[in-house]
Amino acid sequence: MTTLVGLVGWRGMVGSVLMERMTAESDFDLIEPLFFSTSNAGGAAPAQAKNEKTLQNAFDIDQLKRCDIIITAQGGDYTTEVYPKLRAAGWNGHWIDAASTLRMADDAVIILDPVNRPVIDKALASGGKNWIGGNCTVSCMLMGVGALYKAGLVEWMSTQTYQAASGGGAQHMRELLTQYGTLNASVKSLLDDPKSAILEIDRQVIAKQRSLSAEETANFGVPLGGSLIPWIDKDLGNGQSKEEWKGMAETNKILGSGAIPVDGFCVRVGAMRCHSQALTFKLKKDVPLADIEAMIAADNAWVKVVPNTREATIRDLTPVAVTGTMTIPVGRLRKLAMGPEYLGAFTIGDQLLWGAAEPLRRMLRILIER
Ligand SMILES: NC(=O)C1=CN([C@@H]2O[C@H](COP(=O)(O)OP(=O)(O)OC[C@H]3O[C@@H](n4cnc5c(N)ncnc54)[C@H](OP(=O)(O)O)[C@@H]3O)[C@@H](O)[C@H]2O)C=CC1
Ligand SMILES: N[C@@H](CC(=O)OP(=O)(O)O)C(=O)O
Repeated sequence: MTTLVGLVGWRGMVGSVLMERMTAESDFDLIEPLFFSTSNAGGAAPAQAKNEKTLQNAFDIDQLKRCDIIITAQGGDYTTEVYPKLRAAGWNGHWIDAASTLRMADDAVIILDPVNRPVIDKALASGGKNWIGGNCTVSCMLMGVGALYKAGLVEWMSTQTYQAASGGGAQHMRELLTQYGTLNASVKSLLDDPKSAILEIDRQVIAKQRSLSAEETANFGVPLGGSLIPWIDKDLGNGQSKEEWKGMAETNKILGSGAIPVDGFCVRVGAMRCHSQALTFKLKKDVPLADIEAMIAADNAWVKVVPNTREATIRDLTPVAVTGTMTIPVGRLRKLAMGPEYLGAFTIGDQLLWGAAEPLRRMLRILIER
């Protein structure tokens, strides 16, 4: 019998990337999809629908209960509202979720199978049913440098992130681009004149940035175009942002490891949908750089070691090069001045692919192919 898979959140930004990937990988050939909506129940399901061509109400527990597997990218509020009711109603299916709500629950596994397939398999063997996608920054980082953790080489790691607007959602991407446009328009005539003074352009740009309306900064709260914001997610009250807290909590949970210290600063920058990170490792021992490069390169099919040269770096290690691809480049690999156990690296990932959608569809495949 074909597995009935409920899809919730399929038309959102993460959901649309998920649909594209599932279509590209022919996942729909293996399942009977049942599409849900929070806003358009009774409407037409997307082209991937087979027998069930009408959108179901995403709050209808009886319809949800029909599914063997539910995969949701609808968001944390939806999970908070629906998941407990569904389990309370006796549903015993598999719940695959992009939202962070259930991530740290004892009965949930953070899924990133190229990195933690043994953790997933162990949970499956003991009846696990909750499979939650990790934080995008953490997932992209581990896809790149997971080999060092698997080899037990990491004493600690510090991260400095450069996170894209997409991490906040579609409206944040629009706001960033609108701000860039506004800034450009404010100095267009000066830019068109090659003899105009750059400091006058700069003066007018900063004046415009500082006078953007509340509407023009509604999503980020402050200007991001031509600036950066060194705080992402909630304030935990101890000097750390929630995004920074996730670095250590989720890395260790994904790996099923002890408490390897991971900490640093998470910064929003004016990139569109790729999260970049500069990493500093303290390794447990001095390992030759060539061995480290080989280890990272051999870890999975998507990681790519970028030679630590200017030419290769500016060509292959940028959000522009990586966006829309499954490749996770790792470059700038070098031993740091602090000593031979200190390793520097820089890595980038498309936060809507490996950072959100891809681990979900891969978990679906694991479930239906076992
Ligand atoms: N953005 C990110 O980087 C990441 C997000 N996540 C998780 O995924 C969740 C969803 O994020 P994201 O995809 O960015 O959210 P979106 O806002 O793009 O989509 C969420 C839902 O909003 C509804 N919606 C309302 N208006 C529109 C519209 N004009 N176009 C499309 N959908 C619309 C849809 O529900 P309906 O069809 O029922 O109306 C859709 O499923 C997040 O809350 C988070 O939990 C996880 C990792 C990364
Ligand atoms: N917080 C991430 C995006 C995200 O959705 O993260 P999480 O899945 O951990 O809530 C960012 O803003 O870049």
